[in-house]
Amino acid sequence: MTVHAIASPVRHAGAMPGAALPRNEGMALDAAWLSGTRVNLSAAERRCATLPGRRSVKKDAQAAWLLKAVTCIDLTTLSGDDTEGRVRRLCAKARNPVRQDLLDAMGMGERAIATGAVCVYHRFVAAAVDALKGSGIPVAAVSTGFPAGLVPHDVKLREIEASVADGAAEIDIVITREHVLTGNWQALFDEMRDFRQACGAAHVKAILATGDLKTLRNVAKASLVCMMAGADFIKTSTGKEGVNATPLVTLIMLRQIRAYHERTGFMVGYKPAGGISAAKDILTYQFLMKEELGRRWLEPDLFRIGASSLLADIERQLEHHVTGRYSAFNRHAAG
Ligand SMILES: O=C[C@H](O)COP(=O)(O)O
Repeated sequence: MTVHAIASPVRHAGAMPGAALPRNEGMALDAAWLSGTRVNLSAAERRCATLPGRRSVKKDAQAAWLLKAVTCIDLTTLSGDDTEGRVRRLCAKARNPVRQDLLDAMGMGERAIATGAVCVYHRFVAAAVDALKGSGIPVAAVSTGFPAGLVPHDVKLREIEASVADGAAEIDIVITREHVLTGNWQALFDEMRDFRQACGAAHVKAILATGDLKTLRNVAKASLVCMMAGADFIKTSTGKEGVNATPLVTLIMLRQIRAYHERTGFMVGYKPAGGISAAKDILTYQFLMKEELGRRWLEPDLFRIGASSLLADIERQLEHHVTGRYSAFNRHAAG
């Protein structure tokens, strides 16, 4: 069987290919745009309800989509009991996320497939950078008092700078939810601008923590403000909120990315994160990306998936695709 990658070629993971796309420079805060932002909830729900069955792909096509998803995973460990040893094992998995015999069987043995990034707390950035040396796989650091984001502003900036100094190429910041809940868009814009500046050349992903924002209208406005302030990516969740990534919230955020692109010409990336652990679920997100934003947004410089356990299920599905059998989860220990 031969799987034709839906991307050609499958990009070896590496720093965001900034050369290909101009970075989002942001714009002035546009209050009129924000106040005119509305969400049609029933239309959005209807749109999402059509997704699961309608566009299911099977067999070789499904394997190709799943392999593509692997290259977009920010392989993550964000636990209180993380250790350097765990992070180094995760980095080894990021270099070789799919077993070679499975890739060979799919005719993909020659492709250099790796995950999009490895995502860790600041403490482990230096170890991850060391473990990934020579691979081109970037290290992403969660920052700014992740997950609650309630440490002092200057401490947040120092945390960003420390992770960049240790070699993080991507910084996943958390916004101050209170700014959204009180409608203080100027404060959200200002903090996001500061975060972007502290990141320097490192790309910044703005985690909205959508499960904390109460309304989809707030999600839409927070998405716009973060993009206006220069976010390279907008990301749903920390993985620690009561509700994390969902197709509905994804639809709302993608529509803002589309509107921002139409207005400014900048292409901002999207990262669903938290609770995404089943291969079939990631197909839904990929279809949404393609249908709402277009084919270009399926590449790792514009699409990342924040997940700690998705890779194990993708590998399991690929094994089933190749052998016709499912293996136990404990055969795919990492990721
Ligand atoms: O950003 C990534 C998330 O924290 C991962 O969440 P998860 O452990 O539910 O996959």
